[in-house]
Order: sequence, then C-alpha cells, then structure tokens
Amino acid sequence: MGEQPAFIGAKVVDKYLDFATLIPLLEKALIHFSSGSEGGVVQPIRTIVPVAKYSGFLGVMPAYSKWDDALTTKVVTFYEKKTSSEIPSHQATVLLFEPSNGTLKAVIDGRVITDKRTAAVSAIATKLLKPSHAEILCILGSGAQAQSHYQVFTQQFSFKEVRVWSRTREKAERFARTAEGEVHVCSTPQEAVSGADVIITVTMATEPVLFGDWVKPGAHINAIGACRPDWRELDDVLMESCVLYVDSKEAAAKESGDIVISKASIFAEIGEVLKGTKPAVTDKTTVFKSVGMAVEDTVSAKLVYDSWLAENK
Ligand SMILES: NC(=O)C1=CN([C@@H]2O[C@H](COP(=O)(O)OP(=O)(O)OC[C@H]3O[C@@H](n4cnc5c(N)ncnc54)[C@H](O)[C@@H]3O)[C@@H](O)[C@H]2O)C=CC1
Ligand SMILES: O=C([O-])C1=[NH+]CCC1
Repeated sequence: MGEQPAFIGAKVVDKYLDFATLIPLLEKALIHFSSGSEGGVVQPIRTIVPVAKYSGFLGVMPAYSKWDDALTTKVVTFYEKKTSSEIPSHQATVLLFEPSNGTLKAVIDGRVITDKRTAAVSAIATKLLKPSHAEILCILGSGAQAQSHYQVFTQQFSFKEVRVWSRTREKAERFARTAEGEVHVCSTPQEAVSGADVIITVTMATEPVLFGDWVKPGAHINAIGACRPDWRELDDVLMESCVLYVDSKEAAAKESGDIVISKASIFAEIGEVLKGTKPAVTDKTTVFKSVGMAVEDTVSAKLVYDSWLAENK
C-alpha cells in the first residue's frame, strides 16, 4: 500500500479558495472547455441518479484538464426538501487523482468548492455581460449560493444597492443581518427585481420565480438553479427575449428546464466570449444560464490541494 490520501475539510478548503486566485483559474478553464479537443478538457455530461423516494439526486461529475494536468470526480447530492436545518440541501466530495497512474491523492470537501466556484463563474459572466452602469444588484433566494454570490459580487463590483428576496421573509432578514454590507429585504420578487441591473436567481424553485415583464431592459441575469429538465426559475418571456449564454451548451440544453421547456436558443458559451470568438452583448437583456461544470471543480480542487501541500510538506 502506498501513502494514504489526504483528507481536506471544509474550513481548509475555504481558507485556500480565495476568489482573487480562483477567478483567473476558472477563466482559463472555461476557455479550455470551449476550445474543443485543443482545449484538453475531457468532461462527459454528468450522471444523475434520482433518489425519488426522498426527492433527492446523486450526481457524478468527472473531468480531466490537460493544461492543469488534474484529474477529479465530484460526487454531489442535492435534495429538494430539507429534512433538517443542519443538513445542507447540497453536499459534495471531490476525489483528486494522480493523472499519471490513477492513485487517489486527496478526498476534499466539495460543498465549499461548489458554492465558491459557482459564484466565481457568475462573477466572470457578469463582468462580461452587465450593462455599463450597473448600480442595483438583486438576489432571489437566501441559501448557500446566495451567500457565496453575495461575497464575490460585493468583492468584485461596487453596487450602490443590494436587494434580497426569499420565499420565507425571516430567512431573507437573516441573510441581510449576517451580510457584511447593507442589504434591503424585499417582500416580493417583483419588488426586488424592479429596476435592478444585475439579477441572480439562486433558488430550488421548480416553477418560474423571475418573469420577463418585471426585468429592466438591458439587465444581466445569472440563473443558477433549475438544474433538472423539468425545473424552472425563468419564464418563457424572459428566455425568448434575452441573449442566452451558458457554461456548457451540451449540458444546459439537456439539463435545465429553463432551456428544455422554453426551447430558447443558446447564443454562446461564456468560454467562447472569454476566448473572443463570440461577442459580449451589453446593450440587450442577457441571461447566463449556469448548470455547473466538473472542470470548475477540477481546477478548484487542484488549487486547494497544491496550497495544502505547500503548507504540509
Ligand atoms: N449552476 C451551478 O453550478 C449550481 C447550481 N446550484 C443550484 O443553485 C440553487 C441554490 O442552491 P443552494 O443555495 O445551495 O440551495 P439552498 O437550499 O441553500 O437554498 C435554496 C434557496 O431556494 C429557496 N427556495 C426553495 N424552493 C423554492 C421555491 N419553490 N421558490 C422560490 N425559492 C425557493 C430557499 O428558500 C432558499 O433560499 C439550487 O437550485 C441548486 O441546485 C447549486 C450548485 C451549483
Ligand atoms: O454543478 C454542481 O455541482 C451542481 N449543479 C446543480 C446541482 C449541483
């Protein structure tokens, strides 16, 4: 038997995954992913196992990145109904392998990776697609992704006003209380969205919570939920009238009800915009529909492992 794999928990992951370091790595990964075989990313569509009895899902997300020489698989579970406030709706573990021989090098907490890399990718899309004078940020949802998106968006941009709406007002109020800056709690999603320049939808909704008629023309929307083909966050009016960007065309068209049900056509992957092969439209309403990609977990896990190794040699 060789050496035991390292076990890296959530606190350590959080310490090493700072957005300023993570964002450039994710930008490169998105470019590599959208460059076909030249990009050296091997990432099949994830396998999802429904656990219908408990309204849950288990996803397996493997990827290899030639440029990072990193091989991982994430195993993620997500449950529609929370059984306890202590157990997060999404839990994950990332396994990091030595690519040259397949040895397992590390077992890494994947929850913090999922929260942070998803928010960082939304920030990348927003930098490209937001209107030139973006003053009002609106967040629909108040869970784990709302937290990580708030963190990176307040770090990377300077909005004059941040609004939050959540199904349960008390949760929105808790979100506002624990936020570092001022957050205005709204009573309805329409109130929160009205006049907003950038909107983030981070809910477990299965029916639309954001309607095109409410959205200020030219706003940019990051749509993070609705990762099942029969789940939606955005209505047909918005999906049909926006310029639609995604992380992966193949995955988004298969996995998200926002696209499957509306049959909206995809304009570009965000990696194509970063590469310069597709334009960033900033004078029309844009949607970045994110479903989450394994290669984002790969580069995040490698950053965590390399930082951990440097301190624990
Ligand atoms: N695109 C990506 O890469 C990723 C997407 N996600 C998705 O992001 C969304 C949020 O995830 P987390 O913050 O981790 O979950 P969470 O469970 O921490 O928070 C969920 C939020 O959605 C709200 N919510 C639940 N049902 C709702 C409904 N029917 N209508 C309106 N609001 C509702 C809850 O009140 C809560 O504020 C989920 O849909 C999740 O699957 C999660 C990880 C990665
Ligand atoms: O990319 C990801 O890890 C997920 N996307 C939706 C649920 C989990």
